[in-house]
Amino acid sequence: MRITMVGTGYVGLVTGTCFANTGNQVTCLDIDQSKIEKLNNGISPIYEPGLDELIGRNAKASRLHFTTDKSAAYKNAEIIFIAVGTPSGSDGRANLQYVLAAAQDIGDAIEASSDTREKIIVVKSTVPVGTNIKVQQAVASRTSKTFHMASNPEFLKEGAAINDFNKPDRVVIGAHTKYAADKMRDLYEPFVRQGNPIFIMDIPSAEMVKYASNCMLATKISFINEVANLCEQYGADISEVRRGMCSDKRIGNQFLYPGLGYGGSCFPKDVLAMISMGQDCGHPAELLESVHRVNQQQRDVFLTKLESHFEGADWSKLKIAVWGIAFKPGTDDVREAPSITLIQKLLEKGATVTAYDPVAHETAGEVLTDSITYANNAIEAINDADALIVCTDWSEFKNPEFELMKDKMATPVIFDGRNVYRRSTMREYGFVYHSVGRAPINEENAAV
Ligand SMILES: NC(=O)c1ccc[n+]([C@@H]2O[C@H](COP(=O)([O-])OP(=O)(O)OC[C@H]3O[C@@H](n4cnc5c(N)ncnc54)[C@H](O)[C@@H]3O)[C@@H](O)[C@H]2O)c1
Ligand SMILES: O=c1ccn([C@@H]2O[C@H](COP(=O)(O)OP(=O)(O)O[C@H]3O[C@H](CO)[C@@H](O)[C@H](O)[C@H]3O)[C@@H](O)[C@H]2O)c(=O)[nH]1
Repeated sequence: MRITMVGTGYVGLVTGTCFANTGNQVTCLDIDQSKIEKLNNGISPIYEPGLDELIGRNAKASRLHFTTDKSAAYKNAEIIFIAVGTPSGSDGRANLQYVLAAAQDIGDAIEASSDTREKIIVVKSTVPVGTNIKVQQAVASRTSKTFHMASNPEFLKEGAAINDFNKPDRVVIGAHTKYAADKMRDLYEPFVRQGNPIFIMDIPSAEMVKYASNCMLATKISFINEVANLCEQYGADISEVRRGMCSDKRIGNQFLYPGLGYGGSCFPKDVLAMISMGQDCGHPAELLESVHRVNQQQRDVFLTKLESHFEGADWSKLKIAVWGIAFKPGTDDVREAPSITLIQKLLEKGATVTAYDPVAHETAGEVLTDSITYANNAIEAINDADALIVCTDWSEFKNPEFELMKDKMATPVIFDGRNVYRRSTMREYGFVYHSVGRAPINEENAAV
């Protein structure tokens, strides 16, 4: 099939490349000239494990193309995917300006094209229920030719995007014509060979599946963070509580790791968008309002631990090391990363911050305008540090040389925002240790 992918970001690039890899002719279109230039020079603009190699292989086989030329991109497309961003507006509502601008471009291209094949316009971006109708209207305002609409929300996770796309738990397709449903089913057939389902449903339901799924996962995270905070107050250990809870199959063990709260480009904005959907129809989403609030507070809860530890200290003399800037391991994405909020607060207090992330220094530099130092490796970052904060649970932070760390640091203090380390190990090596939902190890209880 001939596919055009509009938007070459984390979703569009992975999706387009994986469709090319099953033999389709894919053109990825973006308005960002620098992204397309990089891609045409064989460089991926994002870090995603395995993506560079897959792009290279499919581009070489002339199945995957990158362009900023709209008319060329749309000319012969049978299926046009809209995969542009839908960031939160200032009121929390999903900002649809990029989706609707793309829809108008598509309408113009369909009108100008002499290609008589029927076209399907698929909204892959995460959009509030009712958006497909707005897209349909925006396209129809530019062309009198007929076209089909479909909704096809995406569930991939950054850092595991290729595997998630190639082996999805499910594919969700919203379509109102048999032509669109059949074509979309054919397109996804190679990805559901292991019996994973394709669900074909009405468009509003497909749009809602995406928000409901992300909000459910975000709810689990806020729930476990709330329990973790209570554990600290009552002397329980969230790691033990988690083990005890999660062995109940009805509860399960995924997305119940406590930490600094969820970040990234999806959960925060999608929870806000769902809250707005509730407000707009007069049914406030009270549970989700709490999920959001708990998530925002979680970073402050952690910062309070630092403030208590350094109470009375002169912050301008403190050197703080940060391990991990990306919002999760396996990606260079720092959108809504808890590390960014924490670093900004430390800088406001006057501390000197040295950070290390395996891949996210460049993306962090675009957001953190205040000066921090980026270290070349994890050990360099902690040199002479008064404390280390672990913000992202990258594998390389899991088994560091603790003896060496103690030698390098000015004082052996770790604030572990991801519960990466065992308390017993921290006690063995003599660290002052603060984590999430577990009692701290400090001077008073170090020998217990
Ligand atoms: N990032 C994820 O893991 C993920 C997963 C599932 C769903 N989603 C959803 O997918 C959508 C895209 O997310 P993303 O993270 O890939 O966004 P992104 O910001 O990484 O990429 C969006 C791209 O669209 C381009 N663009 C904007 N307007 C355009 C236009 N008119 N024509 C061509 N290109 C245009 C931008 O230049 C940018 O490169 C969002 O709705 C998001 O919620 C994201
Ligand atoms: O037990 C957990 C699991 C995750 N997180 C945090 O939650 C955030 C999101 O993590 P994850 O879901 O792994 O990453 P995303 O790439 O944002 O993926 C989510 O958002 C995408 C965009 O909508 C969806 O497609 C995916 O299905 C959905 O998992 C990160 O900050 C994680 O650190 C926790 O704090 N505890």
